[in-house]
Amino acid sequence: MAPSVEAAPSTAPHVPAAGAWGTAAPGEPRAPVIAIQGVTLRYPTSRGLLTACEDIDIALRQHERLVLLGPSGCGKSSLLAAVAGFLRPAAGRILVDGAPVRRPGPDRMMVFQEFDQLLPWKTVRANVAYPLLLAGVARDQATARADALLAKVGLAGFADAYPHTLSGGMKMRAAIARALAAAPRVLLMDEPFAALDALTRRRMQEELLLLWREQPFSLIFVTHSIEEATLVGSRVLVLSAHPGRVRMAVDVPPDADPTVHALLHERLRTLLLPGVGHATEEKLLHA
Ligand SMILES: Nc1ncnc2c1ncn2[C@@H]1O[C@H](COP(=O)(O)OP(=O)(O)OP(=O)(O)O)[C@@H](O)[C@H]1O
Repeated sequence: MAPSVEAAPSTAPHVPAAGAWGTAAPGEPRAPVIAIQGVTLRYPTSRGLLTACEDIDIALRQHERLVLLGPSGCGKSSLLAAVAGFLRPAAGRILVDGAPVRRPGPDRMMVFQEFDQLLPWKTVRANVAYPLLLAGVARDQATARADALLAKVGLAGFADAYPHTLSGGMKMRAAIARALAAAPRVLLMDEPFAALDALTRRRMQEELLLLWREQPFSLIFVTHSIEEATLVGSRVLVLSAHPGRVRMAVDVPPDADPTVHALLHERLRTLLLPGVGHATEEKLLHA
């Protein structure tokens, strides 16, 4: 459970210990890393307030890979934006390690679908080192860490290249390296692989899991793809259609074989069918 006393905002630069991606320091609360409590998100529009999602409760545990899956417009991206600090909840609150989110911070790094999320006038190495320099890390340390990250994502030979010379998959690898360089408490990924061709997408999913296995981090990952959800996630939250509410959580066993994945896909597909109500969910829960 989240602490009831609100701690100071967690926006201070979080300078990572080498190799520590999103791990809690000794004495830090172990769980949840992110607590989304009774959150409703609304946008002002010309026709009044539009509710993107409603009364959302999510607790992200340390090193969990949480996938948000739901129909278009159910508020998945809005939820990520709120966790990142770009959008203030109309109701409820979002805590990082018990401290309320008030603004964006390096403890919550975001990776988007767009290929052009790197700074085009900086080399790949400078892009990856940039958040560390912003956090006050010395240049030589930041460069060393950037190089280590680039090696991990297979871009060691492209550190001096400029983003426009990279393929879509390479740009995505660089964006992931940049996000992980700052050792965020949570990595937020908004359909990161949706614009890639099928083969590259599959490779990127595997590579993300390899990175996680090598050095676990806490992840919230948004996708439309059921297959991607069970491959990437350790837990899949299914949201209902607009305005989104959490419909069900499905755990993915770490050692799930193709048969288990196929069963999970079937269950998730049923849950995502329009018009599936709570009675059906109850049946599915007890199936
Ligand atoms: N800046 C905005 N102003 C007004 N309405 C918005 C804004 N951003 C999103 N919305 C609306 O909020 C709702 C949720 O949008 P959001 O993008 O969060 O959903 P989503 O589940 O991520 O959708 P998709 O899967 O299609 O990306 C939608 O009805 C959308 O039109």
